[in-house]
Amino acid sequence: MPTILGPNQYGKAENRVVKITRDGATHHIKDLNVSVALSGDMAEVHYSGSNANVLPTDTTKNTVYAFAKEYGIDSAEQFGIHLARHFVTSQEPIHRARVRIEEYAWERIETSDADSRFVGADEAKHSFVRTGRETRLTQITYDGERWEVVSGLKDLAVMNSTDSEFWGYAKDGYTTLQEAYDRILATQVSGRWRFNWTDDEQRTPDWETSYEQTRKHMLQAFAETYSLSLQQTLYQMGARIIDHRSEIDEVRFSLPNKHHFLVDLEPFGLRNDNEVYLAADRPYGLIEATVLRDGCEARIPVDLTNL
Ligand SMILES: O=c1[nH]c(=O)c2[nH]c(=O)[nH]c2[nH]1
Repeated sequence: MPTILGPNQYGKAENRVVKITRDGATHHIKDLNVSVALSGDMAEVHYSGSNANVLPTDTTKNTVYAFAKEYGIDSAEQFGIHLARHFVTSQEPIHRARVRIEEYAWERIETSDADSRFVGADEAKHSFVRTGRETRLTQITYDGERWEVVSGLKDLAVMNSTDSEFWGYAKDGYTTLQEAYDRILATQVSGRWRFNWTDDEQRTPDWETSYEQTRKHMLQAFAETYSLSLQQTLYQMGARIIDHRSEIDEVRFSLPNKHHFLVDLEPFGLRNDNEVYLAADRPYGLIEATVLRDGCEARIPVDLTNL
């Protein structure tokens, strides 16, 4: 049976790089997990084992660390763009690079003492605590002509303890769900947003500001939407981002509906006045949708676990 090689890519995954920038005694941290996937003229290594076109994955790893020193890490996006450009433009057989980065947030430890080791009165200059915040994400893809920058986040847990209803839904013989006029709405946001950035237009956003503002608009929309369904809330979250951030054309969310069930306390002679809930972990409703700037194309993959 003749066979041929299908799609393939290779590179070093999960390069953990921590970059300390020393501004005198005040230090700054960037903590990234960088995965590089390269593709191009790689048939021969699969067919015959000739490694002539193969830049070793070990070199890919070394480049990540060397670039952290040589160019610094202003933002995950800028760092990923730099790496992707390097692999595609420096190695003729490499036609496409995809760089995925996760970023973990650290914040300064607050201190009670004011002395020279501290920034201001109460922030340590070189002592940090990893925040319980979400994981920030970015993916940069470059094929020598086109760039695609998709950033986002995962594991951002949010809850509204009121202003959420769910009723008026379709019912059939298997429907048992009671209509809810005041329920908890909770989810763990996984979101991705695609930038309209291209290298030639010199319209490069400040990636750090863009992330903080996008996150802020998303959270404000979650908090401020009186929700009739998680679907409606999702749309508002996406629309708020598109309305406020001109650098973003597409937003996709995957939102697990983290169900909170009122516990029946009647057997104990107690009235549960919307106070005591069982937080169920599974199964969960899974609400997923893309919100687009009018006229733009949906390009973020439907399944966010693939991004
Ligand atoms: O916001 C919701 N959307 C649904 O589609 C749904 N389905 C369900 O059982 N509960 C909910 N809640």
